[in-house]
Amino acid sequence: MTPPPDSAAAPGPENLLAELRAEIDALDSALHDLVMRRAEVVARLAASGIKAGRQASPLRPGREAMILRRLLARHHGPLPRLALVRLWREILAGSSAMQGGFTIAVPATGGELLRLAREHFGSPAPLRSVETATRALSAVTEGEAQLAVLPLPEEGEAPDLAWWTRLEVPRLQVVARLPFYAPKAEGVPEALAVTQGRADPSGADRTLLRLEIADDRGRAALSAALAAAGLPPRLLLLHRVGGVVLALAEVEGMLAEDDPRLAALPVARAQILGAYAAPERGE
Ligand SMILES: O=C(O)C(=O)C[C@]1(C(=O)O)C=C[C@@H](O)C=C1
Repeated sequence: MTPPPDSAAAPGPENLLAELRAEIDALDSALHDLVMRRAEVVARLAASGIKAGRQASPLRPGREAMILRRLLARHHGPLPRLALVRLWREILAGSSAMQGGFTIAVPATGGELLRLAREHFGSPAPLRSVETATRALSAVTEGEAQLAVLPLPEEGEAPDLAWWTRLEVPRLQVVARLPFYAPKAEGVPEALAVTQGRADPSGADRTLLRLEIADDRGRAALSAALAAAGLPPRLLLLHRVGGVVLALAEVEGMLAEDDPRLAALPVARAQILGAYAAPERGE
């Protein structure tokens, strides 16, 4: 007696597993082909010499942010967005390594910094652990490292930890805020990356300003003055040491040195410490 067509078509659990795995294998091959093709295009870009001599490293954080934002915007389905970002971070790290790569100096003082650097810049990037943030910055100045990953400044930090107060701009500049993507908005450990040269624009950027305050009227007054000049701060830290008052402000956009809003600020001096792609937060 011939079985009914339905039961003949229904695969047993073993068959189903084999079938799904065969489908996964075929997709892995297709993905791998595309990843290899992508690397060939990056190799052509590198061989063209078009980027030579423009920056200390092949890293273009603004371009990377644009790539990730575009993919996050079209992403759907069950794969977590974090997994998508991690995949591409490794691809981008591989592309940078193909172009000579870069060494990253990370101070041993911040426990999360090594992890943040590894997750953002991927497995191929050599990480060099150094004693302090100051040492990490001098490693970049002296060309021993092309990038320093440093703690995001905090209100009330000790003067020796406040590396941003001593950052030698415009030679060194902040070019990235890590992590670029995090599924939650609150309680995410963060870091800043510093290099020689400036970041390329990503289309949605923020600028870090160091302000020397001659007339210290407190944080609320400074925040209001920034807002009145058209630069409402997203982050504002005050650092008072030995009669000198410095402020660190993060504002929207990628500002140029001659931005008239900087000249309008009631401060003794306003300096750009760098700019970076606005990080993406939330599922
Ligand atoms: O667009 C570039 O400049 C590249 O080098 C390519 C690429 C990429 O793989 O897409 C690699 C590294 C850069 O940080 C940005 C992008």
